[in-house]
Amino acid sequence: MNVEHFTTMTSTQPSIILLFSGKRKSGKDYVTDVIQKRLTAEMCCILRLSAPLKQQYAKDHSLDYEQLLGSGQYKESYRADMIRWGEMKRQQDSGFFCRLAIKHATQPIWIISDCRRMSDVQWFHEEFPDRCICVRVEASEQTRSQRGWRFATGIDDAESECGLDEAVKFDYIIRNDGADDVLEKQLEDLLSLIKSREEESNTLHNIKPEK
Ligand SMILES: Nc1ncnc2c1ncn2[C@@H]1O[C@H](COP(=O)(O)OP(=O)(O)O)[C@@H](O)[C@H]1O
Ligand SMILES: C[C@@](O)(CCOP(=O)(O)OP(=O)(O)O)CC(=O)O
Repeated sequence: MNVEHFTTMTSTQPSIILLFSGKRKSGKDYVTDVIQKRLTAEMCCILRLSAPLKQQYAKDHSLDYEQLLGSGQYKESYRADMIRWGEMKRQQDSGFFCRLAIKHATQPIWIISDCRRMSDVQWFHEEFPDRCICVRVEASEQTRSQRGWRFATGIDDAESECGLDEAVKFDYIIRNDGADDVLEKQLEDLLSLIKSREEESNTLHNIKPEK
Protein backbone atom coordinates (compact mmCIF):
# COMPACT_ATOMS: atom_id res chain seq x y z
CA MET A 1 0.00 0.00 0.00
CA ASN A 2 1.38 3.43 -0.94
CA VAL A 3 1.57 5.87 1.94
CA GLU A 4 0.18 8.52 -0.43
CA HIS A 5 -3.19 6.97 0.41
CA PHE A 6 -2.84 8.35 3.92
CA THR A 7 -3.81 11.97 4.38
CA THR A 8 -1.37 14.26 6.19
CA MET A 9 -3.10 15.72 9.18
CA THR A 10 -2.67 19.42 9.87
CA SER A 11 -3.71 19.07 13.52
CA THR A 12 -1.27 18.21 16.33
CA GLN A 13 -3.96 15.78 17.48
CA PRO A 14 -3.38 12.23 16.19
CA SER A 15 -5.84 10.83 13.68
CA ILE A 16 -5.09 7.22 14.62
CA ILE A 17 -3.50 5.56 17.66
CA LEU A 18 -2.41 1.94 17.33
CA LEU A 19 -2.38 0.32 20.79
CA PHE A 20 -0.07 -2.69 20.51
CA SER A 21 0.31 -5.41 23.12
CA GLY A 22 1.82 -8.87 23.25
CA LYS A 23 3.83 -11.23 25.42
CA ARG A 24 7.58 -10.91 25.80
CA LYS A 25 9.39 -11.92 22.54
CA SER A 26 6.11 -12.07 20.59
CA GLY A 27 7.59 -9.47 18.24
CA LYS A 28 5.98 -6.16 19.28
CA ASP A 29 9.10 -4.11 18.50
CA TYR A 30 9.81 -6.03 15.29
CA VAL A 31 6.28 -5.63 13.91
CA THR A 32 5.83 -2.01 14.95
CA ASP A 33 9.19 -1.09 13.40
CA VAL A 34 8.03 -2.60 10.07
CA ILE A 35 4.69 -0.78 10.18
CA GLN A 36 6.26 2.55 11.09
CA LYS A 37 8.69 2.26 8.17
CA ARG A 38 5.80 1.48 5.80
CA LEU A 39 3.93 4.56 7.03
CA THR A 40 7.15 6.70 7.10
CA ALA A 41 8.58 8.72 9.99
CA GLU A 42 6.76 11.82 8.72
CA MET A 43 3.36 10.14 9.21
CA CYS A 44 3.96 7.74 12.08
CA CYS A 45 5.92 7.58 15.35
CA ILE A 46 6.51 4.74 17.80
CA LEU A 47 5.87 5.73 21.43
CA ARG A 48 6.82 3.39 24.28
CA LEU A 49 5.13 3.61 27.67
CA SER A 50 8.19 1.88 29.10
CA ALA A 51 10.57 4.60 27.84
CA PRO A 52 9.74 7.29 30.43
CA LEU A 53 9.55 4.57 33.08
CA LYS A 54 13.00 3.26 32.22
CA GLN A 55 14.40 6.79 31.93
CA GLN A 56 13.35 7.74 35.46
CA TYR A 57 14.26 4.32 36.87
CA ALA A 58 17.74 4.53 35.31
CA LYS A 59 18.21 8.03 36.75
CA ASP A 60 17.03 6.98 40.22
CA HIS A 61 19.29 3.92 40.25
CA SER A 62 22.30 5.22 38.24
CA LEU A 63 21.72 2.64 35.49
CA ASP A 64 22.33 2.66 31.71
CA TYR A 65 19.06 3.86 30.11
CA GLU A 66 20.06 2.70 26.65
CA GLN A 67 20.70 -0.81 27.94
CA LEU A 68 17.30 -0.83 29.68
CA LEU A 69 15.78 0.02 26.27
CA GLY A 70 17.61 -2.92 24.73
CA SER A 71 16.54 -6.55 24.52
CA GLY A 72 19.30 -8.20 26.53
CA GLN A 73 19.78 -9.60 30.02
CA TYR A 74 20.57 -6.17 31.51
CA LYS A 75 16.92 -5.15 31.14
CA GLU A 76 15.70 -8.49 32.45
CA SER A 77 17.83 -8.09 35.57
CA TYR A 78 15.80 -5.02 36.55
CA ARG A 79 12.41 -5.93 35.05
CA ALA A 80 10.76 -7.12 38.28
CA ASP A 81 11.75 -3.97 40.21
CA MET A 82 10.80 -1.71 37.29
CA ILE A 83 7.39 -3.40 37.22
CA ARG A 84 6.98 -2.84 40.94
CA TRP A 85 7.97 0.84 40.67
CA GLY A 86 5.82 1.40 37.58
CA GLU A 87 2.74 -0.12 39.20
CA MET A 88 3.22 2.09 42.24
CA LYS A 89 3.30 5.17 39.97
CA ARG A 90 0.19 3.97 38.06
CA GLN A 91 -1.69 3.44 41.32
CA GLN A 92 -1.07 7.12 42.10
CA ASP A 93 -1.91 8.23 38.52
CA SER A 94 -2.95 5.68 35.86
CA GLY A 95 -2.11 8.05 33.00
CA PHE A 96 1.33 9.04 34.33
CA PHE A 97 3.40 7.13 31.72
CA CYS A 98 0.86 7.66 28.92
CA ARG A 99 1.12 11.44 29.18
CA LEU A 100 4.91 11.35 29.29
CA ALA A 101 5.10 8.98 26.31
CA ILE A 102 3.00 11.21 24.00
CA LYS A 103 4.41 14.55 25.22
CA HIS A 104 6.46 15.35 22.11
CA ALA A 105 4.53 13.38 19.48
CA THR A 106 3.58 15.40 16.39
CA GLN A 107 2.87 12.82 13.69
CA PRO A 108 -0.75 12.01 12.77
CA ILE A 109 -0.39 8.28 13.45
CA TRP A 110 0.91 7.05 16.81
CA ILE A 111 2.00 3.51 17.57
CA ILE A 112 2.00 2.73 21.30
CA SER A 113 4.12 -0.40 21.06
CA ASP A 114 3.95 -1.74 24.63
CA CYS A 115 0.51 -1.52 26.22
CA ARG A 116 0.37 -3.95 29.16
CA ARG A 117 -2.48 -2.95 31.43
CA MET A 118 -6.19 -2.21 31.04
CA SER A 119 -5.49 1.24 32.51
CA ASP A 120 -3.16 1.96 29.55
CA VAL A 121 -5.83 1.01 26.99
CA GLN A 122 -8.62 2.79 28.89
CA TRP A 123 -6.60 6.02 29.16
CA PHE A 124 -6.09 6.26 25.41
CA HIS A 125 -9.72 5.36 24.65
CA GLU A 126 -10.93 8.05 27.07
CA GLU A 127 -8.47 10.71 25.86
CA PHE A 128 -8.86 9.91 22.14
CA PRO A 129 -12.27 8.28 21.60
CA ASP A 130 -12.88 6.79 18.13
CA ARG A 131 -9.19 7.04 17.19
CA CYS A 132 -7.78 3.89 18.80
CA ILE A 133 -7.05 0.57 17.11
CA CYS A 134 -6.14 -2.29 19.47
CA VAL A 135 -3.61 -4.72 17.96
CA ARG A 136 -2.35 -7.92 19.58
CA VAL A 137 0.90 -9.55 18.49
CA GLU A 138 0.91 -13.28 19.18
CA ALA A 139 3.58 -15.99 18.88
CA SER A 140 3.74 -19.54 20.18
CA GLU A 141 5.76 -20.27 23.30
CA GLN A 142 8.03 -22.37 21.07
CA THR A 143 8.72 -19.40 18.80
CA ARG A 144 9.18 -17.05 21.76
CA SER A 145 11.62 -19.50 23.34
CA GLN A 146 13.60 -19.62 20.11
CA ARG A 147 13.82 -15.82 20.38
CA GLY A 148 15.25 -16.08 23.90
CA TRP A 149 12.18 -16.07 26.17
CA ARG A 150 12.18 -18.12 29.33
CA PHE A 151 9.23 -18.25 31.72
CA ALA A 152 9.85 -16.17 34.86
CA THR A 153 7.59 -16.57 37.88
CA GLY A 154 6.28 -13.23 39.12
CA ILE A 155 6.64 -11.74 35.64
CA ASP A 156 5.03 -14.04 33.06
CA ASP A 157 2.17 -14.87 35.47
CA ALA A 158 1.62 -11.25 36.60
CA GLU A 159 -0.23 -8.17 35.31
CA SER A 160 2.73 -6.90 33.31
CA GLU A 161 2.40 -9.90 30.96
CA CYS A 162 -1.22 -10.95 31.57
CA GLY A 163 -3.05 -7.65 32.09
CA LEU A 164 -4.59 -7.70 28.60
CA ASP A 165 -5.14 -11.45 28.23
CA GLU A 166 -8.89 -11.06 28.79
CA ALA A 167 -11.70 -8.49 28.45
CA VAL A 168 -10.03 -6.64 25.57
CA LYS A 169 -11.68 -6.50 22.12
CA PHE A 170 -8.72 -6.48 19.74
CA ASP A 171 -9.35 -4.89 16.37
CA TYR A 172 -6.60 -6.96 14.82
CA ILE A 173 -4.45 -9.93 15.89
CA ILE A 174 -1.09 -10.53 14.22
CA ARG A 175 0.26 -14.07 14.30
CA ASN A 176 4.03 -13.62 14.29
CA ASP A 177 5.59 -17.08 14.30
CA GLY A 178 8.22 -16.29 11.69
CA ALA A 179 6.66 -17.02 8.29
CA ASP A 180 7.43 -13.86 6.31
CA ASP A 181 4.58 -14.35 3.79
CA VAL A 182 2.02 -14.88 6.55
CA LEU A 183 3.21 -11.76 8.37
CA GLU A 184 3.25 -9.70 5.16
CA LYS A 185 -0.39 -10.50 4.37
CA GLN A 186 -1.41 -9.50 7.87
CA LEU A 187 0.55 -6.24 7.68
CA GLU A 188 -1.16 -5.34 4.40
CA ASP A 189 -4.56 -6.05 5.96
CA LEU A 190 -3.68 -3.94 9.00
CA LEU A 191 -2.47 -1.05 6.84
CA SER A 192 -5.80 -1.18 4.99
CA LEU A 193 -7.66 -1.07 8.30
CA ILE A 194 -5.56 1.92 9.40
CA LYS A 195 -6.36 3.73 6.16
CA SER A 196 -10.09 3.18 6.47
CA ARG A 197 -10.13 4.19 10.12
CA GLU A 198 -8.10 7.32 9.36
CA GLU A 199 -10.65 8.33 6.74
CA GLU A 200 -13.46 7.75 9.25
CA SER A 201 -11.54 9.74 11.88
CA ASN A 202 -11.00 12.67 9.49
CA THR A 203 -14.70 12.70 8.65
CA LEU A 204 -15.78 12.34 12.27
CA HIS A 205 -13.48 15.09 13.48
CA ASN A 206 -14.04 17.18 10.37
CA ILE A 207 -10.36 17.66 9.79
CA LYS A 208 -9.63 18.46 6.19
CA PRO A 209 -6.51 16.76 4.81
CA GLU A 210 -3.90 19.07 3.30
CA LYS A 211 -4.36 19.61 -0.44
N1 LIG B 1 8.80 -12.03 12.13
C1 LIG B 1 10.07 -12.01 12.61
N2 LIG B 1 11.09 -12.35 11.79
C2 LIG B 1 12.37 -12.35 12.26
N3 LIG B 1 12.73 -12.02 13.52
C3 LIG B 1 11.73 -11.66 14.38
C4 LIG B 1 10.37 -11.63 13.97
N4 LIG B 1 9.62 -11.24 15.04
C5 LIG B 1 10.49 -11.04 16.06
N5 LIG B 1 11.76 -11.28 15.66
C6 LIG B 1 12.96 -11.19 16.50
O1 LIG B 1 12.67 -11.81 17.74
C7 LIG B 1 13.23 -11.06 18.84
C8 LIG B 1 12.10 -10.58 19.76
O2 LIG B 1 11.28 -9.67 19.04
P1 LIG B 1 10.81 -8.29 19.76
O3 LIG B 1 10.11 -7.48 18.70
O4 LIG B 1 11.96 -7.67 20.46
O5 LIG B 1 9.75 -8.86 20.81
P2 LIG B 1 8.95 -8.04 21.96
O6 LIG B 1 9.14 -6.59 21.67
O7 LIG B 1 7.53 -8.49 21.81
O8 LIG B 1 9.56 -8.49 23.25
C9 LIG B 1 13.99 -9.91 18.21
O9 LIG B 1 15.35 -10.29 18.05
C10 LIG B 1 13.35 -9.76 16.84
O10 LIG B 1 14.24 -9.20 15.88
C1 LIG C 1 8.83 -2.41 33.47
C2 LIG C 1 8.31 -2.64 32.08
O1 LIG C 1 7.90 -1.41 31.51
C3 LIG C 1 9.46 -3.21 31.23
C4 LIG C 1 9.05 -3.36 29.78
O2 LIG C 1 10.20 -3.51 28.98
P1 LIG C 1 10.01 -3.83 27.42
O3 LIG C 1 8.90 -3.05 26.87
O4 LIG C 1 11.36 -3.68 26.81
O5 LIG C 1 9.58 -5.36 27.45
P2 LIG C 1 9.50 -6.37 26.20
O6 LIG C 1 9.85 -5.61 24.96
O7 LIG C 1 8.09 -6.88 26.19
O8 LIG C 1 10.49 -7.44 26.54
C5 LIG C 1 7.13 -3.61 32.06
C6 LIG C 1 5.93 -3.05 32.85
O9 LIG C 1 5.18 -3.88 33.40
O10 LIG C 1 5.77 -1.81 32.89
